[in-house]
Amino acid sequence: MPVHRPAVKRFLDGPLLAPPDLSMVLLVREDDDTTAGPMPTVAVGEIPHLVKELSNVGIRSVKVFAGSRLRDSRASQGASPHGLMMRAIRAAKEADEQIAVMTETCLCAHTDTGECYLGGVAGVIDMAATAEAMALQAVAQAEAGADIVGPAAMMPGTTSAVRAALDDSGHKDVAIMPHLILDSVLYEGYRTAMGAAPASGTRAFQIPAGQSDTAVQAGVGFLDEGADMLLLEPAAFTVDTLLRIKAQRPMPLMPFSVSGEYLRLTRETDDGRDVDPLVELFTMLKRSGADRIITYAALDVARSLG
Ligand SMILES: NCc1[nH]cc(CCC(=O)O)c1CC(=O)O
Ligand SMILES: [Zn+2]
Repeated sequence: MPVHRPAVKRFLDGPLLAPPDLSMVLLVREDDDTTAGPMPTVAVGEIPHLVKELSNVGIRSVKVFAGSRLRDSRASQGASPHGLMMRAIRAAKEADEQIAVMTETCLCAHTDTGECYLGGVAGVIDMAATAEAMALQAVAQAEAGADIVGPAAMMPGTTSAVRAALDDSGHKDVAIMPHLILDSVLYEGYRTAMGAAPASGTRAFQIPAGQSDTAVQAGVGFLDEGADMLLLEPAAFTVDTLLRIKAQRPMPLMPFSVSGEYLRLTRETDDGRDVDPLVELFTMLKRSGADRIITYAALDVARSLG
């Protein structure tokens, strides 16, 4: 087939990637927080303007991360109705009721250890208390207006606990998208930005990169617990897992292009941010069957697709 002819090439190529494919990551900070970190952050007060900008370019969703100033052994501030996460959700929804607000539901930005679970560094992991704390957080997020909550501790039992708590509190229509996380060096920028580095040095429940069956099994396990869709991270290194889960269980699958991908595959130029390598990555993800893509560069990518 003479596909090298420019007109034929252009005809067959078509735009595979479009703004509605993208969800914009928001790392939310308090309005008076001026600390400079490795990742772009957004102050709560800036959310309404940003959400309108996102809507204007055709982006239909945000994925919100927010930590607590006060951290303790129970991650108690994570479920506060006045917490940063809940204020961020309300700000996004007030700016545009139509925007799908997805949250991270986890303990690491609320515990004094930076661990995703309760129980302390040397102590035994308290799975029941962790599931309970995450369920409380999910309900608080739903009350604030979240559409999709995202258990991210990679702990079995947390998705079913979140589902039960949402159902019992009148939030049957709030969806759950657990994070399916492979161990990676690419989370460093995020952990620094959020002050959520684990005191133990590792994330006990994340899956070692060499274990392909374990990754598939964990994802299917979350679906069996009642997940409506799955987030896979890092986006670039979980494509095999995505393909295998998709073949087994056709559910919406969303790669999350994490901080390290953003930091290493984009760069600042004289006229804005060059995100071309991410456009290539996301195009490959769409070819591979990704339903949506969650990225810190959603706005820049949408604009570059212009
Ligand atoms: N709590 C799990 C979680 N939520 C977000 C990220 C990383 C996101 C990124 O790097 O952009 C992680 C992984 C981790 O901290 O180990
Ligand atoms: Zn966590």
